[in-house]
Amino acid sequence: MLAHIARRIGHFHGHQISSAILRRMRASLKTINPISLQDFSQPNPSWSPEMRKFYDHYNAQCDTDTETYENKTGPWRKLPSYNRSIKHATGGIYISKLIQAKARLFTRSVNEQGATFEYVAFFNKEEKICICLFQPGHLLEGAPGHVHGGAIATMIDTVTGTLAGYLSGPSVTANLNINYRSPVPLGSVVIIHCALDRIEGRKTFITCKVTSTDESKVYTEATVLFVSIKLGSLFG
Ligand SMILES: CCCCCCCCCC(=O)SCCNC(=O)CCNC(=O)[C@H](O)C(C)(C)COP(=O)(O)OP(=O)(O)OC[C@H]1O[C@@H](n2cnc3c(N)ncnc32)[C@H](O)[C@@H]1OP(=O)(O)O
Repeated sequence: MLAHIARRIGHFHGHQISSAILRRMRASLKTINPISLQDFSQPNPSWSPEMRKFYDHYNAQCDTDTETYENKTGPWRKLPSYNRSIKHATGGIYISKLIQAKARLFTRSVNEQGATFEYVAFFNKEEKICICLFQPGHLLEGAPGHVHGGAIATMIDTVTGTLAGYLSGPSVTANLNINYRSPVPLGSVVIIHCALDRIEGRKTFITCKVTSTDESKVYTEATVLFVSIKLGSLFG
């Protein structure tokens, strides 16, 4: 596991990062805390049978075994989900002592399993697409019994942002345009489908659709623009 992390140092989703940030990350290797490597997108008891069924479906088509890290053949890669966004840049290494120690990724800020954002994302590099299985919990209520539009926007931003990161390196959301077509019931399982539309210089345009698991119902559609940045610019 640690060898896997060490290989990733120096890159953000495969993109080179600046030497100053790199120095701080390498220094942080000395403070690796295995507990901080927890991947929050692993199955847990709050997942419904439907969530688990679709997880197993995509996991079986992954290029790497998520438990042993052995190579398999398959078009998908299961993406880990940490509770600090900076950990994605380091492959999970603990550097939160250096940057805003109490900060938590919004979607992973509630510890109670099943209460808020239960999700797992898979990336298909060849097709430049990402899908996410999302089971919204009871603390995400907007309209009675249904998911708050802001929570849906959060997940769209998160998954499209993850895809943009893998395709274009460190990026921030510049424009997020959403059409809510049908309310999403709390506790249901939906699939968030994201695809690259085009890349123009620093701009990465992603399209997104939220559907039922059988894809017969479209809940939400979105287009999102990400603009590439130098990772160091976020640290002043
Ligand atoms: C990995 C773990 C999972 C986490 C994923 C989470 C993803 C979440 C991502 C976020 O939520 S980020 C937080 C929300 N976003 C921000 O806070 C961004 C705030 N805005 C900025 O920082 C700047 O405005 C920005 C970097 C987007 C652009 O500023 P710049 O000065 O670097 O660039 P510039 O203004 O020159 O724009 C570059 C290009 O983008 C275009 N552009 C910028 N903003 C735009 C906009 N809003 N709409 C359309 N086009 C836009 C701009 O026209 C230009 O196009 P051209 O290259 O063709 O000339």
